[in-house]
Amino acid sequence: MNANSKQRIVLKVGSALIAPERQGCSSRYLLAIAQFIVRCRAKGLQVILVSSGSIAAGAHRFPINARENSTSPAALMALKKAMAAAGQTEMMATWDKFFDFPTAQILLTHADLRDRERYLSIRETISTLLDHDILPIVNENDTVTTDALKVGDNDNLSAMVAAAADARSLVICSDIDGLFDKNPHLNADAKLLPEVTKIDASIYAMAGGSHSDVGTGGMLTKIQAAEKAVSHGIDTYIVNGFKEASFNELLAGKNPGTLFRGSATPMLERLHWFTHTVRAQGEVIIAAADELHSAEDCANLSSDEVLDVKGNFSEGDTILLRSDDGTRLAKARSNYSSRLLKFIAKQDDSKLMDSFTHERSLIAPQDIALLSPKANPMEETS
Ligand SMILES: Nc1ncnc2c1ncn2[C@@H]1O[C@H](COP(=O)(O)OP(=O)(O)O)[C@@H](O)[C@H]1O
Ligand SMILES: N[C@@H](CCC(=O)OP(=O)(O)O)C(=O)O
Repeated sequence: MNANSKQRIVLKVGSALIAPERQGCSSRYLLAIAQFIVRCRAKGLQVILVSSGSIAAGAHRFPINARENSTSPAALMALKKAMAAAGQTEMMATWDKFFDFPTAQILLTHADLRDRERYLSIRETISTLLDHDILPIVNENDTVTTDALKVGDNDNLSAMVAAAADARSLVICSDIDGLFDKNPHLNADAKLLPEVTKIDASIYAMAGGSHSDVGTGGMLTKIQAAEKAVSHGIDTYIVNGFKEASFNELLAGKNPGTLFRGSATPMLERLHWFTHTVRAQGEVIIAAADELHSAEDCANLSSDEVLDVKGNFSEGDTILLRSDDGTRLAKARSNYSSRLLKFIAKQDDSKLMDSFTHERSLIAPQDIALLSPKANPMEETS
């Protein structure tokens, strides 16, 4: 990492580092991380911290039998939300006491990030805090989220925040040295990958889930995060946050774990946000998919090319365009609701339909992202 007054770094810290025993927050690992933050700032870097751990930190406020009695997924979710509310203040207070500069809490949901107006507002707030030397500490607002509203894991959240902040680097501090070619907790011969130059299906195939009871997502969500970040030109590291040496090496410009190098040709800001932060609410299956080569082809989609419409969405919602063999083609905004599109798709009279859609194209032209075939197995409509 090079020191440059305008460069920004996002540091993501996993739950196992914050509350290793689920007995409240511990400074055991946080001291080295806090020193790293201080030293980065001394070098002129602007630091944003994405901190997990509110649920792990809040767990000890609830008796063991509250967890044991929460047998249904809904009851467990309600308990976790309460733990997050109790643990968030403890976590913020713990971070705060390491620093002699102010910190600021930012709690986000996916609903905030996918809304363009709110997203731009978040960008502005982060910049204003950094310009005043305040350390933003970001977490998902677990207390208010539902499945439809949440990002779901702080690896992906940290990549969205890094993109929003135009960061140069993203450092994901985990409980393991980096990405191995297979899960090292299950395979003694697993090997560490020092650098990943291309994130494809073979890289996703290496990733297993979390083995700890405090982590969320395991390596899968870290690779998803890296994919988001590198396409924004952000160098992404997965490092072992248990080891103080990881931070010394980063400060010395070395790679202590796995590096995913940021793309030399980053996507434009709005296109990146639309591709990697906004999610699709439905799908439209189209014919003649091989003729779809550009955003303009998508914008000119005609009614007789629509074969099927899946899910319920409203006018202006984001949809995934797929070919009839299931290949992902593009993400786009629909100018029509799913109901109306279904009606259009069923009509045989294409002339009538073309006159119907003449005034307003099926696809809104300003937000169209062509997609590569699916590498990420978890990427679905949501
Ligand atoms: N290929 C892999 N390489 C490294 N770790 C892996 C791999 N597959 C699965 N894992 C698991 O991912 C864990 C790290 O993710 P997670 O438990 O979610 O931690 P965090 O709280 O840091 O996000 C590792 O400890 C390991 O158990
Ligand atoms: N937002 C949650 C953490 C979610 C999460 O991704 O956790 P982790 O895998 O430990 O980074 C919390 O504060 O407990």
